[in-house]
Amino acid sequence: MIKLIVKRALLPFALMFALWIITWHLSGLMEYQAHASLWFIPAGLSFAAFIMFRWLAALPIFIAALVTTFGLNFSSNESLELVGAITKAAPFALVHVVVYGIGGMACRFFIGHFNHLQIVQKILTFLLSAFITTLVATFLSIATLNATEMLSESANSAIWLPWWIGDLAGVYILTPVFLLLFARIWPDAKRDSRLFAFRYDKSPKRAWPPFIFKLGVLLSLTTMHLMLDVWLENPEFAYFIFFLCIPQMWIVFTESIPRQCVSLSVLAIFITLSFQILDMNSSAITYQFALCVISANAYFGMAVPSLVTTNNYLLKRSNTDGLTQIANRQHFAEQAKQLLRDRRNYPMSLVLFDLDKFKAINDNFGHAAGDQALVTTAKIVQQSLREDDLFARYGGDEFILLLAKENLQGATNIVERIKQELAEAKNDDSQFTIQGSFGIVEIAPDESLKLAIERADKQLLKQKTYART
Ligand SMILES: Nc1nc2c(ncn2[C@@H]2O[C@H](COP(=O)(O)OP(=O)(O)OP(=O)(O)O)[C@@H](O)[C@H]2O)c(=O)[nH]1
Repeated sequence: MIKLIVKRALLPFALMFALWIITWHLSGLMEYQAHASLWFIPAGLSFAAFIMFRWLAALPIFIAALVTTFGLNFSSNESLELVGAITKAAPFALVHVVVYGIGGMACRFFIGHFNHLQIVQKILTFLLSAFITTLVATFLSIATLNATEMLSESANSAIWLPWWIGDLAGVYILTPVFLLLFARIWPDAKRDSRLFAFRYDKSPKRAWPPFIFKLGVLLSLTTMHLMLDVWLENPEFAYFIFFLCIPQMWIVFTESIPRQCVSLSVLAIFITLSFQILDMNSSAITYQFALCVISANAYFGMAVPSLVTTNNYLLKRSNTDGLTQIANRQHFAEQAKQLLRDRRNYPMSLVLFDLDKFKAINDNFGHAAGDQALVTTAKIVQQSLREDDLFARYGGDEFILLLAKENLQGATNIVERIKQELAEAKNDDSQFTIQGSFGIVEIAPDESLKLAIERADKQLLKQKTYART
């Protein structure tokens, strides 16, 4: 029990508190005017913490916000006594916790209502809830600072926009990163972060060098842009930063989700550092908006590879027979028609076959044994085929084969081999053998698939009649 409390409550508590204090100081370094950082990191942390740990995150974040605001008051106003400083800091910390708490948990609640395929809806929910949360938090925080005389009302109109956009950039860029981080540290809580769209799609393992190269391209273009911006001294040039959407989308479409998040964070850190070094404060708001737009765009982009994966999965399912895992009749027809269209001057044969007395296998040994016989048949036939050949379950206990580059004699030889292997196949209890009747035809030049199947079916019927008698 104690171990569980430490693991589930105290560790997240301590980490949240420490991270909040550290990131608050880091954001202070990015401040380009009072109360406005290029992007405010603790906002992203708070939002992620409330999504992941719900109300459990409230206390550490409240204390961290209290300590930092208190420290700020105390250091800027030496005459202020302790109680006064706390009284001034507490409302501000409370506003932060309540607004981010409600926003983060509402985001988690709504995201939980979408299934894993509704990734676009999940992302929209995240973007919208972050937008509203940061806006409300900005106005209420400014009002609190006004009320506690930490900010003069005359400064409000100049401050609210950079404050809000800085907070929004912090949430858009870093909430997914913190969620991924928390999910790594607390695998138990991973389930919660999976509610979040970005955990849904398992990306395949990818090599590091191409990612480093793409990141290099992104950062080189950013450097070029920033240098030109400083050199040209034209404030409108800053808008070119929005073109960074393109290399960022390249990373989004080709790299795993954690790497996409990392590249966004690296881009934001890089812009911030360059900003300080090159002293570019005049166009800060443009860059803040750019960070928000690039990251929001990237999250929407994340849905594309995920939807492609889902699409491929559904396509495979719609083409495959569920039991035997070979092609189904419809997929066979599509592929066979294509093969016949592309046919050159080589022979082609069609084989339609049906298992003998299959109903008796079902009746005497059960449906599971019947299923197994179908699976075994599919496996055996597949092993006898070449890459160009087509094979499908035609329905029930019937299968169809299109043998590319085989004339009637060649097809007959293949069928003999299959018959032999089927007869030798061991079913579970060796209680029955698998036998089939085969209709074999060589497809005449210009003959349609339909006609060839009709001829093969007639051959099959003949064989059946022969087998029965
Ligand atoms: N176990 C199992 N049985 C199936 C499946 N699909 C169809 N069947 C059964 O396969 C049987 C096919 O019957 P038929 O082709 O009429 O009969 P048969 O016993 O093979 O007779 P002949 O073809 O004349 O030798 C039916 O009893 C179906 O219920 C399946 O996916 N699994």
